Amino acid sequence: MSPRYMPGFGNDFETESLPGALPQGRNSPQRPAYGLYAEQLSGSPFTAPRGTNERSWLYRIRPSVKHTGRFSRIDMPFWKSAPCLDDHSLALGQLRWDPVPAPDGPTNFLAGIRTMTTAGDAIGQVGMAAHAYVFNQDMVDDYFFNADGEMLIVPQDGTIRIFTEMGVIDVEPQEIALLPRGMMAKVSIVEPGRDGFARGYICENYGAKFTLPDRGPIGANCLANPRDFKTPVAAYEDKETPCRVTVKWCGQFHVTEIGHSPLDVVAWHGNYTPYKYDLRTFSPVGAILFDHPDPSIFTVLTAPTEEAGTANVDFVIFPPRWMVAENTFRPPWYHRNIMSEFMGLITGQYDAKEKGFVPGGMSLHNMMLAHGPDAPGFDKASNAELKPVKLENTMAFMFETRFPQQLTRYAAELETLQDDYMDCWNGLERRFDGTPEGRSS
Ligand SMILES: O=C(O)Cc1cc(O)ccc1O
Ligand SMILES: [Fe+2]
Repeated sequence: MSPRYMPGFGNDFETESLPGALPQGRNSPQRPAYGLYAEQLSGSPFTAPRGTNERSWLYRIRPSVKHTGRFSRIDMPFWKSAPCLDDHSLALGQLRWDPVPAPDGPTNFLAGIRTMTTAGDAIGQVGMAAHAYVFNQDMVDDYFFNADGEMLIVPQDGTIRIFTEMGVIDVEPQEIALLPRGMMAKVSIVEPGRDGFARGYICENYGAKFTLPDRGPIGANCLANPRDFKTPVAAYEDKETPCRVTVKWCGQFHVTEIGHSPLDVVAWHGNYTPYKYDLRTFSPVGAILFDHPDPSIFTVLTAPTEEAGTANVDFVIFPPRWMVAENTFRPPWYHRNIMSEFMGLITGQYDAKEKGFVPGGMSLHNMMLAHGPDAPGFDKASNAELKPVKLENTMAFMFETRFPQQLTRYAAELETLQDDYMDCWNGLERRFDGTPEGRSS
């Protein structure tokens, strides 16, 4: 059965899967209906200002203290946390990868997470990590929560189901899902990708929560509209089988065994919730006469820092759109940036790269490292007839952070790292010859 959702971003939602399970007019009655336990989950300090204060009240079969027991440390060799200054020998440079290889044998979502870069400091609650995921096995009696940050999940191939404490989210390529910090969940496959694996990307955000960017002079509409964010209705498992809970906490992993499912929330209300969003509902705003705006115009979600306008991480997309600018070099300009750009391609082709950036692939253009269109892309855009053109069949994204991104050893040694990426700019010849026209290429 398809999950059901409620529209809105950051609303005060309420939902119950049994009639009367949700107390009205109070949070903590002496004896909640159905013998449920009342519990608060806080996503912000109790005293956060009203605009950023987030908490939900959960009414559950057992309180969460029963969902963990004694912990033992385990190793998750591919999931790294910042700071992770791995000593590997790769020199500084612009980097690009083909999709990560599928693992051998059955692998679930947690074991299928491969960290590509880390930035900031997970314990200091600043920065982020960029991961790829590739898995082929459902989490059945396996559950997890991540205390280190929220997880923005970007499927690239295959549809996955995220069964969270607060309800079920199905998410397919061109949609994203957000799992809040600390929220219990398990992940399974609804429809595998082309090679039998579910694939995608994750931004693990250690900092302040993702929120909608202000629109400034754009006004009250366009970009990501709040009603297109969908939060699941309450759903629960009532299951008494041996279960395993994995916890990511300060960059370390711990497991605990319990005798029942921790996804036992029958009703809830509040504004600290998971959600999904369809990137195809993003209404892009762009240049309608000339020039190429900064990519921030395509920000879907931003995780701010205390410094105004300086994001811990922005989630930016490059969706299908009309290109109409006159007398303009229409693809991204050549540039260097104080922020660090990790990119992925969900489908199609990206307009700055004619070749080599493939769906499921990744690129990293780190702090102040120059980049821009490859030579064939430059040639094409410099000579194109500038009639209105629709960029179709494309969906790229960027995790852009104020912190330099450190490569993991896994990423540096990955067999799909393209050692010839920098050659994509080889054909950019000198065109200056002292005449106003320049040398034509
Ligand atoms: O580097 C990239 O391809 C991402 C990007 C796109 C764009 O349109 C402007 C700047 C930018 O960093
Ligand atoms: Fe860039």
